[in-house]
Amino acid sequence: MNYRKDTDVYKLYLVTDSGMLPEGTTLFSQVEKAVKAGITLVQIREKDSDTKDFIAEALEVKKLCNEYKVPLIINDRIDVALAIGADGVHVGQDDMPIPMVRDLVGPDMIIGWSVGKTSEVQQLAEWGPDYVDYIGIGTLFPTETKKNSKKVPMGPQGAIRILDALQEYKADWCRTVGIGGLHAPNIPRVLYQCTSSDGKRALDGISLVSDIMASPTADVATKRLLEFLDDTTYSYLGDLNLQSNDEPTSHDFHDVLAQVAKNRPLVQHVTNKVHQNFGANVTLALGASPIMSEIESEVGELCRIPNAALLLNTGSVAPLSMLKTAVAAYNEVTRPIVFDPVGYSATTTRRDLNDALLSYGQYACIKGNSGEILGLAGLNSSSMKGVDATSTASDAELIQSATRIVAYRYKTIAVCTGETDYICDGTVGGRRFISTGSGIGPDDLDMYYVQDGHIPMMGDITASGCSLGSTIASLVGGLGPDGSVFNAVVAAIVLYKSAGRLAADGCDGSGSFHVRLIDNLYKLTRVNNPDTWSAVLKKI
Ligand SMILES: Cc1nc(C(=O)O)sc1CCOP(=O)(O)O
Ligand SMILES: C=C1C=NC(C(F)(F)F)=NC1=N
Ligand SMILES: [Mg+2]
Repeated sequence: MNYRKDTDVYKLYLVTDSGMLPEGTTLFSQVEKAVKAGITLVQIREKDSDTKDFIAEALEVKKLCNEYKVPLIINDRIDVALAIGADGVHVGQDDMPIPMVRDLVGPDMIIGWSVGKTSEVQQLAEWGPDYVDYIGIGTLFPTETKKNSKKVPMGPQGAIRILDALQEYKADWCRTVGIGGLHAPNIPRVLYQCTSSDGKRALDGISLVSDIMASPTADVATKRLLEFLDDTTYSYLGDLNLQSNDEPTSHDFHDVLAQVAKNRPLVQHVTNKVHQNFGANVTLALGASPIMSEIESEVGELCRIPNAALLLNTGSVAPLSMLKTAVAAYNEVTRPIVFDPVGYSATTTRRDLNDALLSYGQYACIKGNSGEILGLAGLNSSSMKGVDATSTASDAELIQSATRIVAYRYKTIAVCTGETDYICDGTVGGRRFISTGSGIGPDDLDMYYVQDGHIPMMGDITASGCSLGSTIASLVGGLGPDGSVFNAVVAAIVLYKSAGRLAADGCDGSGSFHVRLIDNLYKLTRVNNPDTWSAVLKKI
């Protein structure tokens, strides 16, 4: 049977490991359960077996796979693959070079390659379609399974870079699976975020070891994973509406505020010390209920309070483990998280912290200033190479494309704040994909801006940007079922800028501006007549 041209075998790819078998199971019994439950591809990966045992085991599994018409791949051991008539081989970067492998195994066997760098994609593209048939993109997350792996987890963003490279080098014959630390909590997010920037390619499947091999119920684990793969939406915000079609109106803003007043959302702030007091007062002025808590053990209770929302501002000094726990908790109960990557590219420490959090969670909104958004999009001067740094694009155009890129790559509502605030919705309605993407790229996304003249005083007070985060979290958190997340984010920005304008006109200095900003948020919220708001919303 020649599976080489089969492209739908990569959906759920089991890689075996006999070092983690639960009591009373064998490698064969685990594989048998998984194959019967619908696994689409099997790889025997035995780093420590003697050849004789390896061959005996592989022959037994081959017989099973033949019966269920599931292709069998052998990891690394070309000789064993040939000896047992396997359907393919998988080799890593440090194993036999690909051209040699193809010469040995002939034209009918599948060849898989472990890939973690775009230079490796360039290489496979140069070899052309007769060599590498699929790649394992990894390691996505930390894994205990691959011993002493020197690989730094690349996260969904790393996988996007590999998918983009496949498109760039036109390796359209090459299939892809993600691998490394894949489990129920992160698989939907990986399938949701990992699409190429031209929208034409997504992962063809996922590959895992411990989720099945270490499971006492390998059939149940397999069936659950298949359900995940067959679902087409990632409902990380429960019953909230992720479709942003029409341009939000003042009627929509009125509706958002009415829901805040009715639902009085709890907004948990994990934020920097300077922002805590002001953020709490802004949240109260909006009719929402703030809690400033960084206690890891209570986040599980807080996120379950009705209409809870999390504002994660990484200026906070809370330990990374607490931040990860908070993100996982709010994602688990599908409650919104607003992420403010403070000082994203200012220091390596901050960049690593922000990148880690961004790869561990799904965010309703990512809000930053232009430096942070440009950094996130990889468009800031430090990451721009050579001639690009003096690109002719105006600052506004650069900021808009950065906002689009952040919205697209993180599948979030990206907000870039400044004198003009830019908003771009990259959620594609929560739809997630296998093999082909949404067909939408960053440039196809809607982009809006909000303006209300020059308010220099905004920059003269602490935590004005951070407190826009409090405002967004309050309005999104207050939404009732089917509430529009996009409308709530836009409402927050128009409201906040309008209050800033009123606060600036007539203040005596930054002190009274501070107080007047809260006063005007308080008044505009309670009057709730957005037709009077001065800030202008425009679709670009
Ligand atoms: C076999 C393998 N290859 C990886 C790579 O990054 O190339 S990670 C990995 C182990 C994946 O095991 P688990 O699903 O238990 O995390
Ligand atoms: C190291 C590996 C990386 N990826 C894969 C696969 F997922 F199958 F592509 N298998 C491996 N053995
Ligand atoms: Mg900020």
